[in-house]
Amino acid sequence: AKAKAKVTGGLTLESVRDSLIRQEDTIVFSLIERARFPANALAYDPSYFSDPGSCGSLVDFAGRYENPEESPFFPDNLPPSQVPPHKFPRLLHPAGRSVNLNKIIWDVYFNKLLPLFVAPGDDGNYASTAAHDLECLQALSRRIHYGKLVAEVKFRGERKDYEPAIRARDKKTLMDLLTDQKVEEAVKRRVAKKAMTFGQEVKLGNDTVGSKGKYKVDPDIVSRLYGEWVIPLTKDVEVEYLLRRLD
Ligand SMILES: C=C(O[C@@H]1C=C(C(=O)O)C=C[C@H]1O)C(=O)O
Repeated sequence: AKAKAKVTGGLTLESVRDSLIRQEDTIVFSLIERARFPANALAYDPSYFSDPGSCGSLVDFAGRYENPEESPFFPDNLPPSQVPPHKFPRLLHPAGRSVNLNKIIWDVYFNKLLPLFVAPGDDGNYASTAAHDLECLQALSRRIHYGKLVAEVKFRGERKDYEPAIRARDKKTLMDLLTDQKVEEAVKRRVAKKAMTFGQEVKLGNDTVGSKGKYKVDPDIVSRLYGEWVIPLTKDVEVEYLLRRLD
């Protein structure tokens, strides 16, 4: 697929990608913050945090009122918004706005990602652990659902190519059209570099001994999280959005 920065209602593929690049900082920092704590499996154990009148584990409970504005993890229990709506959703096609992969993101985060970047063990710090998990989840969710905006820009720029594939419900062709392998490779390399930069021990003077190769979160793991889950899920959001684009 072409990666031309066509102007579409003031939006360009370039400006959307700039936002994704900036969001990498938030994601890498949130992973670093969570990695300060070990696995703390009890934080996710519903029987350990049984509270009469509530159900679910600490993260389920916390997630119920610490809702992200963008794509809620618990859409049925949303408190009223305290802030005026962000202008981002108005750029989207109405039928595609509701695409929400948070159930999958939630499962992938706890079952696949988390075990890769936290140490095993338990330090009892369950409330902080759950709070940092939610920060990671919200940052990841925002990034992945940004795929809607990416898809909208691509659709407007290459409508002739996308329309037949959307009408044919042809996910494979849509996936091929929206995929840009070179950009994906650059993303994976850049997040690894950010993990090295943000996650290094910063020392004063010329005391550099022992800091080499020791990062707060493993750069290769961060790259892998992106390559295996974050990017594929972003593309799933793009495809789901496009399938609704002509509704
Ligand atoms: C988000 C985009 O669409 C796809 C997904 C990418 C990603 O998740 O980083 C990168 C390139 C594309 O394959 C994009 O083109 O920028």
